[in-house]
Amino acid sequence: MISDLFPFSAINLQDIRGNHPSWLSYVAFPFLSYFVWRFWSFTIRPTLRPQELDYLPYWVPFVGHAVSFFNNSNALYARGCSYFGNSMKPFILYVAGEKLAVISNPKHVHQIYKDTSSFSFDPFIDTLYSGVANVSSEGRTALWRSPKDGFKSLYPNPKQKVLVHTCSDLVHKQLLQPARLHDLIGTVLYEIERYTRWNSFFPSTILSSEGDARVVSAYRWCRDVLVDCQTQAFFGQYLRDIEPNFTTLMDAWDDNAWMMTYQYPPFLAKAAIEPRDKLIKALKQYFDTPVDERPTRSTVPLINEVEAEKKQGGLSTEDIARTLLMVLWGINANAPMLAFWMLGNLLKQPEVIDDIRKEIAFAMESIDELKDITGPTLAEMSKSQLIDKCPLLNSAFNEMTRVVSTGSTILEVKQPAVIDNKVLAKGTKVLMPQRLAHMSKSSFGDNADEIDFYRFLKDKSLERSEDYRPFGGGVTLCSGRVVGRHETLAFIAFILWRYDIQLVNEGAEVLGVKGKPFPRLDHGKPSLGISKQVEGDDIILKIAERKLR
Ligand code: HEM
Repeated sequence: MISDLFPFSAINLQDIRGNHPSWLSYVAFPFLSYFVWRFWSFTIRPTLRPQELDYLPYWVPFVGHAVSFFNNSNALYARGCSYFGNSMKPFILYVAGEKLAVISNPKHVHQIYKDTSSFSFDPFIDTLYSGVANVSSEGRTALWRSPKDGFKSLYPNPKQKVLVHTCSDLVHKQLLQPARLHDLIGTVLYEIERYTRWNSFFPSTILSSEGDARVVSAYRWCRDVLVDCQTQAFFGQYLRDIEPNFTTLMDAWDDNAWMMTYQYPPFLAKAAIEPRDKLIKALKQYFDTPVDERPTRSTVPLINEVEAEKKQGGLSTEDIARTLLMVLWGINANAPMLAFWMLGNLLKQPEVIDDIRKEIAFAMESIDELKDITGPTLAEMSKSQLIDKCPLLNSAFNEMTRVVSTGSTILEVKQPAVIDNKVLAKGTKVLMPQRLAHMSKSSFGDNADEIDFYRFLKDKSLERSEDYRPFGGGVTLCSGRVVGRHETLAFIAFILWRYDIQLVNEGAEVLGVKGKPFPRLDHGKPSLGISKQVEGDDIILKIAERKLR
């Protein structure tokens, strides 16, 4: 019966004598139902005691399912917002049968970040380890054991933390404790300084060369230098010796990892599984070699400490390799992409590059004059000059993070919590996307959708805006935000200082390499923060050494 399919529609309207109503009722009934629903949902219900959050009319779950076809939080969010006119009200979507509360109002986001007893990131760490890294079930049990289950940390553990959390404390110690952070910055910058020299380019960066000119892929330049230098800083040369293609494998994994997060069957996810398994093999070989027998070691203690803590917690070297790949993926994902977008967009505004070159001249000339370049000197120079005395460079960094951040914080409700007078039920997943907040005209002005590299220079308070959160917040606030800024700024400063760089635009050809259209942000895949470009997009550059004197 057609009326069974449409139980609430006008088709069901028959009076008790079986007479069909007039045509007017067919038109009036849906309208009437709509207004009753609106009156109930938006006028009466909000005045009652907090209800479970559910703002959407009955047809939205169907749309939600259809939209989930795109499998993309940004697309979902954009559609949700177009429905609500971006009302800043939380709303629920159903994605693959799961409830997802989308939160955009900065006040609600702030409230959720602070409420660590109601919202947890742990279910996602677990999903990452099980569904993406494929950690063994014994390994997963070990990762979530607390002292009362028999876990004994190598460090004092008064809060009775589980192994996952004692390891993330070690990450925070490395990335936030001033002395350790200074060492790390020095180690990474030492590598970046070296690998941005003309004679030290990674071969994979160069597409063509002749005489004094080279044509390079901007994407590979940023990736090769920043991923390699950071991995090198954490693991030392030995990992590079085991797997010389570590950077390209990491890139292939990063490009295709979404196949794992969307739980594609293995035969469809080969492009992700193959690089992942090669990386795990290399990491396993690294951890299978006793620390004292590794020919070269890392200069920062983080990896050795996490390795020892995980061994102590009962993890096999294979599971240590699997979990550390996830850490390495997270810490390498954002700085190279940020450098890529920053370089490409700066090249479209050469007058900004001129201003930046003037600003960095003192720091760069001082480094050029050094007889012996060391990590600590570079860390000091970066702090006192690039960070403290180059406001335009920093404004450009902030503006770029504002415009190209497409990540979302995703948490799970541990215990019912009230947001905007609505109850979020236990188990609901909460999604807080960055991009819409970053495009807010009320916070960033009418030209919020344009790139203005001077924006954060003109208004210093923007960096503290509630709508500006390129590093997430709460328990997942990026602990690499300081080192990330140092390494991105140093990379950009070195290459702008050392090279004349020209965009090879679409339609042009230099040294046999064709230019490409400017890359597009990839809204179709999940993002760990800074957006990737649509696969295959790139910025082709012609470079030559600058004549400085
Ligand atoms: C410079 C560009 C960077 C940006 C824009 C960035 C952005 C982010 C964002 C948005 C998150 C939070 C994700 C969420 O809420 O779920 C995050 C988390 C994290 N990031 Fe970054 N990140 C950057 C660089 C780095 C670097 C260089 C490192 C390490 C060397 C790093 C280490 C981490 C870690 C460990 C987390 C997990 C949260 C924590 O426990 O600290 N990030 N990052």
